[in-house]
Amino acid sequence: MVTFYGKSFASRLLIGSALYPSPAVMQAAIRASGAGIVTVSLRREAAGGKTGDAFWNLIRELDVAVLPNTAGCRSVREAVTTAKLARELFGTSWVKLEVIADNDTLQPDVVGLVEAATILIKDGFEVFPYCTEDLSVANRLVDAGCKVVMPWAAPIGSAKGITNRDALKLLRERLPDITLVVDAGLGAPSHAAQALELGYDAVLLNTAIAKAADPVAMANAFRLGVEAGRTAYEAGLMDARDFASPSTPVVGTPFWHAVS
Ligand SMILES: CC(=O)[C@@H](O)[C@H](O)COP(=O)(O)O
Repeated sequence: MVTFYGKSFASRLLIGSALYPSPAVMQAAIRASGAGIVTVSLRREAAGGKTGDAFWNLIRELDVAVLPNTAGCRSVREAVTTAKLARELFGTSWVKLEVIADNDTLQPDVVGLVEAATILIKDGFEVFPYCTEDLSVANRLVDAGCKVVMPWAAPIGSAKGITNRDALKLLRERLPDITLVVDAGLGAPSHAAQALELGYDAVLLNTAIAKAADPVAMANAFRLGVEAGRTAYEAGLMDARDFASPSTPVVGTPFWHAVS
């Protein structure tokens, strides 16, 4: 089980609700992923009248926790306003906080992010901040009151996978009590498995499933990848080493210790 702000979930996969070829495929893919948390853009939900209502009904039918996000917000003010609207609309104090700095890379504005998180937490929000893998930024977010921190693997929608493994590893080591989620840029189930193998509590992804040739099958593959990564982490991965060590003994027993 993984816990977010006191609520426990069996699945360690959080999934996005955008870019699917059809509403039916979106529902089937989310179900196949096993995710218990779905992130929803306020802009899409509020996009207008019947479209917004129909989309919201589809999400409701899934019986999952909703994590509204501030996707597309480019300033602290815009993100805070969007979070407040989302709280009204979705009836939750959870918010996935995005403050975007750059149109090409969709890189988070980490200064604005800390500022917006501080404002929202003081107002009673439980914030899931989308950030870079920088330790000092993560520390600032924790100091502001974030119990969850979500560093990127790579830019949103890039499918590159984990580009700075050492920095993500350091975050895990330095923030043992924080729920850490790798969010954005994952392209394959093996990328998700790597995040879980590093000890990350969960992953959040959207594009790699929604844009797959078969999103439902890919959602299932990511579910398995996440389960494999977590199982490996709990099993205790051996450390990599710079020298060879024969795995087949030439003499003696095939076991690592002698049987008396
Ligand atoms: C849905 C959502 O919140 C995205 O902004 C998220 O960051 C996932 O990124 P990918 O689409 O790269 O998986």
